[in-house]
Amino acid sequence: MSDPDASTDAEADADLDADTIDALFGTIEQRKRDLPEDSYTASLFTHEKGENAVLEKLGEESTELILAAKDDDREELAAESADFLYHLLVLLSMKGMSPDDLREELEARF
Ligand SMILES: N=c1c2ncn([C@@H]3O[C@H](COP(=O)(O)OP(=O)(O)OP(=O)(O)O)[C@@H](O)[C@H]3O)c2ncn1[C@@H]1O[C@H](COP(=O)(O)O)[C@@H](O)[C@H]1O
Repeated sequence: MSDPDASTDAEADADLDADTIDALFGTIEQRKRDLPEDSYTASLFTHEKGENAVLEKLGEESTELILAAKDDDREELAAESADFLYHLLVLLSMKGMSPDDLREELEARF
């Protein structure tokens, strides 16, 4: 019997239409669970890289996105923001959190 909680790549792709951030987070959770060998995301959840590597990436990506903003380079700013957001989602997953925690925090400020 198949595990109803086990999402596949196909399911994650199908979710892209609904909400890209939630779909990406679902893929990150799947990589955390299954640890496929060829996955960069999975490597972040192992001793190969780990939490310190994610925190280091967040520092690097935030510097790069600031430089892109200072250069008025919108394409680069979008790319660096995406790198930052991806690593932020990995960090939330590592801490047992999800994009819903972010939504709740933002909504509480309205
Ligand atoms: N959105 C991302 C994503 N954004 C950034 N990265 C990776 O983050 C890494 C660090 O980015 P850098 O710009 O610093 O690149 P780098 O200098 O080569 O860094 P290093 O790999 O040397 O540390 C790169 O290897 C990027 O590929 C991502 N890796 C994966 N995803 C998504 O995560 C999901 C799972 O993918 P897998 O990780 O392949 O399973 C898929 O939906 C992917 O699209």
